[in-house]
Amino acid sequence: MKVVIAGGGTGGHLFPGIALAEEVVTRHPSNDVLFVGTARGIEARVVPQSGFKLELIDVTGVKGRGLKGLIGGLLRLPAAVLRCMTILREYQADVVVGVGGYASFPMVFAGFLRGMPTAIQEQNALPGLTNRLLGKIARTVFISFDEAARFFPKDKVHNVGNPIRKALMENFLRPQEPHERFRILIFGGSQGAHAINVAAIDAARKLAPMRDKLEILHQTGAADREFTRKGYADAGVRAEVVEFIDDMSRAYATSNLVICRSGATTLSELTVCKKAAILVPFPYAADNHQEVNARSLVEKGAAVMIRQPELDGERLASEISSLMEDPSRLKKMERAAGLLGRPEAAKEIADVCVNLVYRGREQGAG
Ligand SMILES: CC(=O)N[C@H]1[C@@H](OP(=O)(O)OP(=O)(O)OC[C@H]2O[C@@H](n3ccc(=O)[nH]c3=O)[C@H](O)[C@@H]2O)O[C@H](CO)[C@@H](O)[C@@H]1O
Repeated sequence: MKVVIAGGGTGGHLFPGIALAEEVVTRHPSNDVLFVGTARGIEARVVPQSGFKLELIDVTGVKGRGLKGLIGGLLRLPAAVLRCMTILREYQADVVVGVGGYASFPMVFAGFLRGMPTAIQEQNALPGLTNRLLGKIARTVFISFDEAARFFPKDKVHNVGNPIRKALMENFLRPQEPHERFRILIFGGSQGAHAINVAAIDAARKLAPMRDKLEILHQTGAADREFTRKGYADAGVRAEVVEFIDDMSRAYATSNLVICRSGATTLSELTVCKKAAILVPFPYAADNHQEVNARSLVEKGAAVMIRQPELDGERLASEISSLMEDPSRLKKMERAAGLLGRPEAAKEIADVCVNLVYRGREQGAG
């Protein structure tokens, strides 16, 4: 089976695609995956690093870019669709899966025009406009939250959860490594979060009396690394500060508490890795979907939410210290998170793709 996985831009769209690709290629030596993305997206770096093939297409977003951006984006679209049709023909793809992000639209549309099996994978509780549109033409829609089902035709929807990368799945099987200090993993989605960085440093100053019991791994994104590193050094709190964490498996495995945004892929990882979390939804995400995502964990007792307007060092430090001092509450949150985990998502999506391909071949033969 030859699978085209289209989309990316940010980690939240790309990493479920990588997880699906890992599942597809381990199933049979003749299986193959081709990623299609854009040069500006995270896929340009991560896909080759992960050992998969990548084709780049020229396409941009149309939403929130002003009139000029809208016209430019729309004008690029026909050429992008034609290019995608050529890629599908030359690669002899059997199925297209769109994971969201700019390349997803022209590729799923091209698959539809070629009459091939197509699917989209929506990570969020509230789907974006592009996936709502693609849901009308794709043969199958994979979702991860019940709330997303109402946006798509009922007979196409499979709620299987977000696929999680293999390294993280292995982490799920691995017992927590014992360590002396309370370890906090702080990250702001795939790009870092300034508001979290600022609040974390302020919280570190307030937590200084507990500094001997504390250890932090903090991903800042490109802009804030130096300022965050200095903030921890001034507060005297032990912290490893990095722009991006390549080994998220280790980062989760070695943490007692996670502080992060509530991007859908992150939340799926927290639940599969059974991690207690303090979630700070990104308030400017389309339709405030990160808060909707976060609520699904908070309502089940798996996480605490701090909305960004209420986020400051004081509040963050108080949530951290209350969790540090209450291991049984932390355990309960971990268990609640674990109950929400969907470790089979990649397998289930691959199964459905196999069915789509065989059904397509039978129809072609019949
Ligand atoms: C601002 C915005 O609209 N963000 C969206 C974007 O977020 P974003 O791309 O930030 O996505 P997520 O938080 O869902 O996922 C981040 C991914 O990056 C990985 N990671 C993160 C940091 C790091 O240093 N290393 C690393 O590998 C995480 O393990 C995870 O796999 O896509 C998500 C999935 O559609 C949406 O839910 C988010 O709302």
